[in-house]
Amino acid sequence: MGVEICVEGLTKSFGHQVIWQDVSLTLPAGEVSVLLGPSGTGKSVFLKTLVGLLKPERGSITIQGRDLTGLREHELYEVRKLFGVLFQDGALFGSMNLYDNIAFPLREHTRKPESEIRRIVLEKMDMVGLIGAEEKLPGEISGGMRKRAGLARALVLDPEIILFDEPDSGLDPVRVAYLNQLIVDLNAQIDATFLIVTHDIASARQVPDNIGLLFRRELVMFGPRERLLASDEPVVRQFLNGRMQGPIGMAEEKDAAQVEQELAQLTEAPVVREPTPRLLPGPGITRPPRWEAIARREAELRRREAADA
Ligand SMILES: Nc1ncnc2c1ncn2[C@@H]1O[C@H](COP(=O)(O)OP(=O)(O)OP(=O)(O)O)[C@@H](O)[C@H]1O
Repeated sequence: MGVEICVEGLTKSFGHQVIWQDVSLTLPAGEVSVLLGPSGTGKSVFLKTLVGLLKPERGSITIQGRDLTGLREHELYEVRKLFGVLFQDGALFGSMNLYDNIAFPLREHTRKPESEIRRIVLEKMDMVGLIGAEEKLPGEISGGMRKRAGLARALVLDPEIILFDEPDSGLDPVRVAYLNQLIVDLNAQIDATFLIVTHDIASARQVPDNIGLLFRRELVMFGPRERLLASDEPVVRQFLNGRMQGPIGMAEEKDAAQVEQELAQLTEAPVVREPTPRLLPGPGITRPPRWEAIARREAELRRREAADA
Protein backbone atom coordinates (compact mmCIF):
# COMPACT_ATOMS: atom_id res chain seq x y z
CA MET A 1 0.00 0.00 0.00
CA GLY A 2 3.00 2.31 0.38
CA VAL A 3 4.07 4.05 3.54
CA GLU A 4 4.43 7.69 4.49
CA ILE A 5 7.92 9.10 5.03
CA CYS A 6 8.11 12.06 7.35
CA VAL A 7 11.36 14.03 7.26
CA GLU A 8 11.88 16.74 9.86
CA GLY A 9 14.71 19.21 10.28
CA LEU A 10 17.19 17.03 8.38
CA THR A 11 20.73 18.39 7.98
CA LYS A 12 23.66 16.73 6.20
CA SER A 13 27.27 17.90 5.99
CA PHE A 14 30.55 16.43 4.88
CA GLY A 15 33.19 17.97 7.14
CA HIS A 16 32.60 21.73 6.99
CA GLN A 17 30.56 21.50 3.78
CA VAL A 18 26.85 21.73 4.57
CA ILE A 19 24.99 19.93 1.77
CA TRP A 20 21.47 20.87 2.92
CA GLN A 21 19.98 21.91 6.23
CA ASP A 22 16.68 21.83 8.05
CA VAL A 23 14.90 19.86 5.33
CA SER A 24 11.32 18.98 6.30
CA LEU A 25 8.80 17.25 4.06
CA THR A 26 6.27 14.44 4.08
CA LEU A 27 6.17 11.98 1.21
CA PRO A 28 2.52 10.89 1.28
CA ALA A 29 1.87 7.13 1.21
CA GLY A 30 1.40 5.76 -2.29
CA GLU A 31 2.07 9.07 -4.04
CA VAL A 32 4.77 9.98 -6.55
CA SER A 33 7.09 12.83 -5.56
CA VAL A 34 9.88 14.37 -7.59
CA LEU A 35 12.96 16.05 -6.13
CA LEU A 36 14.57 18.69 -8.31
CA GLY A 37 17.58 20.92 -7.86
CA PRO A 38 20.64 22.23 -9.69
CA SER A 39 23.61 19.85 -9.98
CA GLY A 40 25.45 19.35 -6.74
CA THR A 41 22.62 20.43 -4.44
CA GLY A 42 22.63 17.03 -2.78
CA LYS A 43 19.70 15.17 -4.30
CA SER A 44 21.57 11.85 -4.42
CA VAL A 45 22.85 12.49 -0.90
CA PHE A 46 19.20 12.93 0.16
CA LEU A 47 18.21 9.56 -1.32
CA LYS A 48 21.16 7.85 0.35
CA THR A 49 20.26 9.47 3.66
CA LEU A 50 16.66 8.23 3.36
CA VAL A 51 17.80 4.61 3.04
CA GLY A 52 20.26 5.00 5.89
CA LEU A 53 23.43 4.74 3.76
CA LEU A 54 24.46 8.20 5.02
CA LYS A 55 23.92 9.55 8.53
CA PRO A 56 22.51 13.06 8.93
CA GLU A 57 23.85 15.36 11.65
CA ARG A 58 20.41 16.47 12.77
CA GLY A 59 16.75 15.74 12.20
CA SER A 60 14.56 12.67 11.84
CA ILE A 61 13.20 10.35 9.15
CA THR A 62 10.08 8.64 10.43
CA ILE A 63 8.62 5.58 8.74
CA GLN A 64 5.92 3.45 10.40
CA GLY A 65 6.54 5.23 13.69
CA ARG A 66 10.29 4.59 13.76
CA ASP A 67 13.00 7.22 13.38
CA LEU A 68 15.56 5.74 10.99
CA THR A 69 18.32 8.09 12.09
CA GLY A 70 18.38 6.47 15.53
CA LEU A 71 18.44 2.83 14.37
CA ARG A 72 21.36 0.44 14.72
CA GLU A 73 22.79 -1.31 11.69
CA HIS A 74 20.83 -4.58 12.16
CA GLU A 75 17.56 -2.65 12.63
CA LEU A 76 18.31 -0.56 9.54
CA TYR A 77 18.87 -3.78 7.60
CA GLU A 78 15.24 -4.71 8.34
CA VAL A 79 13.87 -1.25 7.48
CA ARG A 80 15.80 -1.20 4.20
CA LYS A 81 13.64 -4.10 3.00
CA LEU A 82 10.84 -1.55 2.67
CA PHE A 83 12.88 0.21 -0.01
CA GLY A 84 13.57 -0.54 -3.64
CA VAL A 85 16.23 1.66 -5.19
CA LEU A 86 16.83 2.28 -8.88
CA PHE A 87 20.34 3.63 -9.24
CA GLN A 88 21.37 5.80 -12.20
CA ASP A 89 22.97 3.09 -14.33
CA GLY A 90 20.73 0.29 -13.05
CA ALA A 91 23.73 -0.91 -10.96
CA LEU A 92 23.57 -4.37 -12.51
CA PHE A 93 26.28 -7.01 -12.09
CA GLY A 94 28.06 -7.09 -15.45
CA SER A 95 28.86 -10.80 -15.38
CA MET A 96 25.32 -11.97 -14.54
CA ASN A 97 22.49 -12.27 -17.03
CA LEU A 98 19.33 -10.21 -16.46
CA TYR A 99 17.45 -13.11 -14.87
CA ASP A 100 20.15 -13.67 -12.24
CA ASN A 101 20.56 -9.93 -11.66
CA ILE A 102 16.84 -9.56 -10.97
CA ALA A 103 16.73 -12.75 -8.86
CA PHE A 104 19.69 -11.55 -6.77
CA PRO A 105 17.80 -9.74 -3.94
CA LEU A 106 15.43 -12.71 -3.56
CA ARG A 107 18.33 -15.18 -3.28
CA GLU A 108 20.16 -12.83 -0.92
CA HIS A 109 17.32 -11.78 1.40
CA THR A 110 14.77 -14.61 1.31
CA ARG A 111 14.67 -18.40 1.54
CA LYS A 112 12.20 -18.78 -1.29
CA PRO A 113 12.56 -21.91 -3.47
CA GLU A 114 13.85 -21.42 -7.03
CA SER A 115 10.38 -22.16 -8.48
CA GLU A 116 8.91 -19.23 -6.51
CA ILE A 117 11.88 -17.01 -7.41
CA ARG A 118 11.28 -17.83 -11.05
CA ARG A 119 7.62 -16.87 -10.80
CA ILE A 120 8.45 -13.51 -9.18
CA VAL A 121 11.35 -12.67 -11.52
CA LEU A 122 9.28 -13.39 -14.63
CA GLU A 123 6.33 -11.42 -13.23
CA LYS A 124 8.53 -8.33 -12.65
CA MET A 125 10.29 -8.74 -16.01
CA ASP A 126 6.88 -8.83 -17.61
CA MET A 127 5.83 -5.63 -15.76
CA VAL A 128 8.80 -3.73 -17.18
CA GLY A 129 8.56 -5.28 -20.66
CA LEU A 130 11.68 -7.45 -20.54
CA ILE A 131 10.26 -10.92 -21.16
CA GLY A 132 12.55 -12.77 -23.55
CA ALA A 133 15.69 -10.92 -22.41
CA GLU A 134 16.42 -13.23 -19.44
CA GLU A 135 19.72 -14.54 -20.86
CA LYS A 136 21.11 -11.15 -21.95
CA LEU A 137 24.13 -9.68 -20.19
CA PRO A 138 23.91 -5.99 -19.11
CA GLY A 139 26.64 -5.10 -21.63
CA GLU A 140 24.57 -6.49 -24.50
CA ILE A 141 21.49 -4.29 -24.00
CA SER A 142 20.59 -0.61 -24.35
CA GLY A 143 20.65 1.94 -21.53
CA GLY A 144 16.84 1.99 -21.46
CA MET A 145 16.69 -1.78 -21.04
CA ARG A 146 19.30 -1.60 -18.27
CA LYS A 147 17.12 0.93 -16.43
CA ARG A 148 14.10 -1.33 -16.79
CA ALA A 149 16.13 -4.31 -15.55
CA GLY A 150 17.24 -2.21 -12.56
CA LEU A 151 13.60 -1.34 -11.95
CA ALA A 152 12.53 -5.00 -12.10
CA ARG A 153 15.25 -5.78 -9.56
CA ALA A 154 14.04 -2.94 -7.32
CA LEU A 155 10.55 -4.49 -7.44
CA VAL A 156 11.23 -8.12 -6.52
CA LEU A 157 11.01 -7.69 -2.76
CA ASP A 158 7.65 -5.89 -3.12
CA PRO A 159 8.93 -2.59 -1.68
CA GLU A 160 6.67 -0.05 -0.01
CA ILE A 161 8.95 2.78 -1.15
CA ILE A 162 10.86 3.11 -4.42
CA LEU A 163 13.64 5.65 -4.86
CA PHE A 164 14.68 6.52 -8.41
CA ASP A 165 18.00 8.30 -8.95
CA GLU A 166 17.74 10.04 -12.34
CA PRO A 167 15.85 7.21 -14.07
CA ASP A 168 15.80 9.22 -17.31
CA SER A 169 19.49 10.13 -17.53
CA GLY A 170 21.11 9.07 -20.79
CA LEU A 171 17.80 8.10 -22.45
CA ASP A 172 16.39 9.61 -25.62
CA PRO A 173 13.07 11.54 -25.33
CA VAL A 174 11.00 8.63 -26.63
CA ARG A 175 12.51 6.20 -24.10
CA VAL A 176 11.97 8.81 -21.37
CA ALA A 177 8.29 9.01 -22.35
CA TYR A 178 7.96 5.21 -22.18
CA LEU A 179 9.76 5.11 -18.84
CA ASN A 180 7.51 7.83 -17.40
CA GLN A 181 4.43 5.90 -18.48
CA LEU A 182 5.91 2.77 -16.90
CA ILE A 183 6.51 4.64 -13.63
CA VAL A 184 2.93 5.98 -13.55
CA ASP A 185 1.49 2.55 -14.42
CA LEU A 186 3.62 0.81 -11.81
CA ASN A 187 2.62 3.30 -9.15
CA ALA A 188 -1.06 2.66 -9.92
CA GLN A 189 -0.50 -1.10 -9.87
CA ILE A 190 1.64 -1.54 -6.76
CA ASP A 191 0.64 1.66 -4.94
CA ALA A 192 4.08 2.11 -3.35
CA THR A 193 5.47 5.52 -2.37
CA PHE A 194 7.78 6.82 -5.12
CA LEU A 195 10.52 9.47 -4.88
CA ILE A 196 12.21 10.40 -8.15
CA VAL A 197 15.30 12.55 -8.54
CA THR A 198 15.40 13.97 -12.04
CA HIS A 199 16.74 16.81 -14.17
CA ASP A 200 14.09 16.30 -16.80
CA ILE A 201 11.63 19.16 -16.46
CA ALA A 202 9.04 17.62 -18.79
CA SER A 203 8.96 14.52 -16.56
CA ALA A 204 8.83 16.62 -13.41
CA ARG A 205 5.87 18.55 -14.77
CA GLN A 206 3.68 15.59 -15.68
CA VAL A 207 4.61 12.51 -13.63
CA PRO A 208 4.40 13.35 -9.90
CA ASP A 209 1.77 14.24 -7.34
CA ASN A 210 4.31 16.40 -5.50
CA ILE A 211 7.42 18.37 -6.40
CA GLY A 212 10.28 19.51 -4.17
CA LEU A 213 13.17 21.81 -5.06
CA LEU A 214 16.56 21.95 -3.36
CA PHE A 215 18.54 25.17 -3.76
CA ARG A 216 21.12 27.04 -1.69
CA ARG A 217 21.39 24.19 0.79
CA GLU A 218 17.67 24.28 1.53
CA LEU A 219 14.43 22.76 0.41
CA VAL A 220 12.92 25.86 -1.20
CA MET A 221 9.49 24.34 -1.63
CA PHE A 222 7.71 21.00 -1.46
CA GLY A 223 4.06 20.51 -2.28
CA PRO A 224 1.43 19.39 -4.78
CA ARG A 225 2.54 19.50 -8.42
CA GLU A 226 -0.12 22.04 -9.41
CA ARG A 227 1.00 24.44 -6.66
CA LEU A 228 4.67 24.34 -7.73
CA LEU A 229 3.76 24.68 -11.40
CA ALA A 230 1.76 27.80 -10.61
CA SER A 231 4.33 29.19 -8.14
CA ASP A 232 5.71 32.71 -8.48
CA GLU A 233 8.81 31.88 -6.41
CA PRO A 234 11.65 32.97 -8.78
CA VAL A 235 13.84 29.91 -8.31
CA VAL A 236 10.90 27.54 -8.77
CA ARG A 237 9.76 29.34 -11.93
CA GLN A 238 13.29 29.43 -13.32
CA PHE A 239 13.84 25.74 -12.73
CA LEU A 240 10.47 24.50 -13.94
CA ASN A 241 10.80 26.58 -17.10
CA GLY A 242 14.47 25.70 -17.65
CA ARG A 243 15.41 29.36 -18.06
CA MET A 244 18.71 31.20 -17.64
CA GLN A 245 17.05 34.23 -16.05
CA GLY A 246 16.70 33.83 -12.29
CA PRO A 247 18.68 33.09 -9.16
CA ILE A 248 20.40 29.94 -10.52
CA GLY A 249 23.65 30.61 -12.41
CA MET A 250 25.93 28.33 -14.43
CA ALA A 251 28.36 27.53 -11.64
CA GLU A 252 26.86 29.24 -8.62
CA GLU A 253 24.14 31.57 -7.43
CA LYS A 254 23.95 35.02 -8.99
CA ASP A 255 24.05 38.27 -7.03
CA ALA A 256 20.77 39.90 -6.03
CA ALA A 257 21.04 42.92 -8.38
CA GLN A 258 21.55 40.75 -11.46
CA VAL A 259 18.61 38.52 -10.53
CA GLU A 260 16.36 41.54 -10.02
CA GLN A 261 17.31 42.96 -13.42
CA GLU A 262 16.69 39.63 -15.18
CA LEU A 263 13.35 39.11 -13.50
CA ALA A 264 12.24 42.65 -14.36
CA GLN A 265 12.96 41.93 -18.03
CA LEU A 266 10.92 38.75 -17.78
CA THR A 267 7.90 40.61 -16.42
CA GLU A 268 7.94 42.69 -19.59
CA ALA A 269 7.57 39.49 -21.60
CA PRO A 270 5.45 37.24 -19.37
CA VAL A 271 5.68 33.50 -19.85
CA VAL A 272 2.53 31.59 -20.58
CA ARG A 273 1.85 29.14 -17.79
CA GLU A 274 -0.26 26.42 -19.30
CA PRO A 275 -1.25 23.80 -16.73
CA THR A 276 0.54 20.60 -17.75
CA PRO A 277 -1.83 17.63 -17.61
CA ARG A 278 -0.91 14.80 -15.27
CA LEU A 279 0.23 11.62 -17.03
CA LEU A 280 -2.49 9.01 -16.45
CA PRO A 281 -2.09 5.26 -16.02
CA GLY A 282 -2.51 3.40 -19.31
CA PRO A 283 -5.68 1.65 -20.44
CA GLY A 284 -6.65 -1.44 -18.48
CA ILE A 285 -4.82 -0.37 -15.32
CA THR A 286 -7.13 -0.02 -12.35
CA ARG A 287 -6.59 3.33 -10.71
CA PRO A 288 -6.38 3.50 -6.93
CA PRO A 289 -8.95 5.77 -5.21
CA ARG A 290 -6.51 8.69 -4.82
CA TRP A 291 -6.75 9.25 -8.58
CA GLU A 292 -10.19 10.69 -7.97
CA ALA A 293 -8.64 13.21 -5.59
CA ILE A 294 -5.99 14.08 -8.20
CA ALA A 295 -8.67 14.62 -10.85
CA ARG A 296 -10.64 16.84 -8.43
CA ARG A 297 -7.53 18.92 -7.61
CA GLU A 298 -6.72 19.42 -11.28
CA ALA A 299 -10.30 20.35 -12.16
CA GLU A 300 -10.25 22.92 -9.35
CA LEU A 301 -6.97 24.37 -10.69
CA ARG A 302 -8.40 24.66 -14.21
CA ARG A 303 -11.57 26.25 -12.82
CA ARG A 304 -9.50 28.86 -10.90
CA GLU A 305 -7.30 29.58 -13.91
CA ALA A 306 -10.37 30.04 -16.11
CA ALA A 307 -11.83 32.40 -13.50
CA ASP A 308 -8.55 34.41 -13.34
CA ALA A 309 -8.25 34.68 -17.13
N1 LIG B 1 30.51 10.56 0.39
C1 LIG B 1 30.74 11.85 0.19
N2 LIG B 1 31.76 12.48 0.82
C2 LIG B 1 31.97 13.80 0.64
N3 LIG B 1 31.22 14.59 -0.16
C3 LIG B 1 30.20 14.02 -0.82
C4 LIG B 1 29.90 12.62 -0.68
N4 LIG B 1 28.84 12.33 -1.45
C5 LIG B 1 28.47 13.50 -2.05
N5 LIG B 1 29.29 14.50 -1.67
C6 LIG B 1 29.17 15.91 -2.09
O1 LIG B 1 27.84 16.32 -1.87
C7 LIG B 1 27.44 17.28 -2.86
C8 LIG B 1 26.11 16.87 -3.43
O2 LIG B 1 26.27 15.71 -4.23
P1 LIG B 1 25.06 14.94 -4.92
O3 LIG B 1 25.66 13.90 -5.81
O4 LIG B 1 24.07 14.50 -3.92
O5 LIG B 1 24.41 16.12 -5.79
P2 LIG B 1 23.23 16.01 -6.83
O6 LIG B 1 22.27 17.10 -6.51
O7 LIG B 1 22.66 14.62 -6.84
O8 LIG B 1 23.99 16.34 -8.17
P3 LIG B 1 23.70 15.92 -9.70
O9 LIG B 1 22.37 16.54 -10.05
O10 LIG B 1 24.83 16.56 -10.46
O11 LIG B 1 23.68 14.42 -9.77
C9 LIG B 1 28.57 17.33 -3.87
O12 LIG B 1 29.34 18.48 -3.62
C10 LIG B 1 29.39 16.09 -3.60
O13 LIG B 1 30.73 16.29 -3.89
